Amino acid sequence: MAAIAVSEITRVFLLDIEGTTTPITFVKDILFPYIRENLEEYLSAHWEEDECKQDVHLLKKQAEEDLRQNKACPVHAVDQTVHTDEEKAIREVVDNVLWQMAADRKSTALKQLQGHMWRAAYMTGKIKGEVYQDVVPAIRRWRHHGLKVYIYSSGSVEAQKLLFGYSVEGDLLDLFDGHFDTNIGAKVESKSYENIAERIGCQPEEIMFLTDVTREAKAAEDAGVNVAVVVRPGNMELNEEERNHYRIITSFNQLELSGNV
Ligand SMILES: CSCCC(=O)C(=O)COP(=O)(O)O
Ligand SMILES: [Mg+2]
Repeated sequence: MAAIAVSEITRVFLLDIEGTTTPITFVKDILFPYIRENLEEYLSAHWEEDECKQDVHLLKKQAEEDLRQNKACPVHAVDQTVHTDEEKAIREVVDNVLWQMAADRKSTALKQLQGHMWRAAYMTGKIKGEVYQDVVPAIRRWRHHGLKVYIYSSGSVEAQKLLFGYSVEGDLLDLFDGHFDTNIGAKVESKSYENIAERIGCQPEEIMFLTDVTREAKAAEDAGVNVAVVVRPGNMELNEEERNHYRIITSFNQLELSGNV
């Protein structure tokens, strides 16, 4: 397990979740099936509540945007106001959400609804957030050295806080200085990393971003952020060019600090 030197100017670790702190299988085999299995019942139970109305409104806006961009989705779907038949309207939202999930879309609208649905599952102990065993000790070490640690995930900030707040290792929220989701911008866009640096109050070069997705790594790199690509069991395979280009780790323990902060 080769050590990777973390640049001396690094002040901040920015961490992806799925495939980096947390197994992809937790998201694909536990979180996402929970949504598919409970979606219709959840919408029926909460349809008249403000939070649910806002979620449906956001989905409708996203569907309109998809229509403008000619994406082949069930877009006629999610207008709460034009349907008198509530069951039909709910069915159409279900179709839209399932379509987005089948395409593994990271839209803010989808992620917001998912976060709200997972809340009850975490709070009742039905679901506990999984975290790789090297993650918590490494973050504690970094914090001990005075580094700041932030999360940047496509999952909504609320969903992130649930995952770490109700984790298999207990409440881990104290480990983080803050959370970012796609409200700051998409993870595959360079500008998002500039926005994050500005929000934290540091230079992009002072951030080290850990992710399993090379499109995200490239966007961060283009913004001047340091990156390492995380290879975990079940993550997407890297091609030869990616393996040659990126610093690669299989565990956070490989990251070696020297003289940081
Ligand atoms: C943190 S909530 C569950 C994960 C999720 O919905 C997701 O899209 C994960 O994306 P990431 O950016 O963490 O790879
Ligand atoms: Mg990821």
